[in-house]
Amino acid sequence: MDKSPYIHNRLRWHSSLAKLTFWSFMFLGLILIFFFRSPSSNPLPQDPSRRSLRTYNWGGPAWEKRVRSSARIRSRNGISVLVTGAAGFVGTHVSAALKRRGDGVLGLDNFNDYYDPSLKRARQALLERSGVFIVEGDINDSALLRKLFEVVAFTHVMHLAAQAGVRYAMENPGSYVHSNIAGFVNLLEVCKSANPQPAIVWASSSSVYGLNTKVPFSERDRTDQPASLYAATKKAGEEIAHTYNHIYGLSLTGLRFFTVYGPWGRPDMAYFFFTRDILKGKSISIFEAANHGTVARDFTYIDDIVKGCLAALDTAEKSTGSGGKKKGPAQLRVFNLGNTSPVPVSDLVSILERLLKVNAKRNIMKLPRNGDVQFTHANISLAQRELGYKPSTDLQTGLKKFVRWYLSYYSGGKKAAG
Ligand SMILES: O=C(O)[C@H]1O[C@H](OP(=O)(O)OP(=O)(O)OC[C@H]2O[C@@H](n3ccc(=O)[nH]c3=O)[C@H](O)[C@@H]2O)[C@H](O)[C@@H](O)[C@@H]1O
Repeated sequence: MDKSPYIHNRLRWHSSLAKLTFWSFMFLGLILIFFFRSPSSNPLPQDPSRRSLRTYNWGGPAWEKRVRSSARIRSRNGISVLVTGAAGFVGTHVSAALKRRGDGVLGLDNFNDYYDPSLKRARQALLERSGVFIVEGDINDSALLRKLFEVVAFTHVMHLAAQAGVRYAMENPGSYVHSNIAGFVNLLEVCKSANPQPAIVWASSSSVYGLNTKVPFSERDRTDQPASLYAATKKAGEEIAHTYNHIYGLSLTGLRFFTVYGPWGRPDMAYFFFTRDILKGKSISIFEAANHGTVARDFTYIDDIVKGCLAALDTAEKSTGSGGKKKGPAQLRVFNLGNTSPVPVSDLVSILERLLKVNAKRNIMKLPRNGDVQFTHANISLAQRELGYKPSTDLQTGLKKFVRWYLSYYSGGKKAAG
């Protein structure tokens, strides 16, 4: 049977329509598969740099009341301080010390799991007992920060929230950029627009001295050869501080901490996990430099650091800008807060052995090329002159206090040291 051209054309048309529909569905299917498998659509990403992007509950009259009450000044000439990273090691000690003096203190912390969050919760409980409320949130959350400044006219910000640790930067570089750079800029953006602008004191690091060999390290020395991304982000912070001081008149003081240790410390630091591993009978790695060179740190006890932080807050001049506009030059400072007596890591281990009454299983290793520098040593004459800073705790005494705390905190195996 002959097909008419009309029927022939219709058949062709139908078959192309079927093909078009088929390929459209295939295409749509591929897009959907791609969309659902793409990491950006995953609400619970595995990348720890995004841990803190989870949402937090804040706001409401009861919450605002707690914020106001925690930040209320209770002494003459007191200050009201927003402490970021308040559930951290230094943050907890500084918050408690400010509260004891009668200053208003409000904490902010994202309680991330870089190390055992239950230790952060225990520090939070400690602060709560002394009347310090820690708001759960991230320094990258502008809406939250603006809200806090709306509720309280903070005179000062003690900015201690950061991604710490030198070696972890090779595992998770994004978290350093997220907290130490993006988070810091976000905080400064909110501070510059606040009215009145607060004075800001923040944690830099001894690691900015990087591969320098001239000792002791002075604030005047070069800081352009960092050995880790961590150090590079702290150095970036110092430059960012300069910019916000220059453009907006924010009063900014950076404190270069030297290997801070003590009770309620950080489990990712060597003195802490050496203690845990020595007690467990596990071997510990002690780094040494080329040709059996000594690796040493200017270990600084937490109470000395707290005194330095409070002195920095007390001597901070007011920011000069308002409503995002600079009115005149403002204070910009950087100080070393160290102990001025470096101790070899192997001596640190010997002290721990004596205090714990257990011999360590020492595994001497070549200093890995993962961000560690061979030694640190602070020149503190500037902090001595301007802040009256005078560290008074030697490593032996400080570790004794740490070990006493450690044994009581982890006593009876009730809590397992991370
Ligand atoms: O001073 C600072 O700015 C820095 O101090 C510490 O960094 P670090 O001095 O490297 O402290 P630890 O990680 O506790 O290391 C202490 C010493 O033990 C050594 N170490 C570390 C780990 C290990 O397994 N074995 C070992 O011998 C390190 O090389 C270093 O000399 C903190 O972790 C940083 O957050 C801080 O910014």
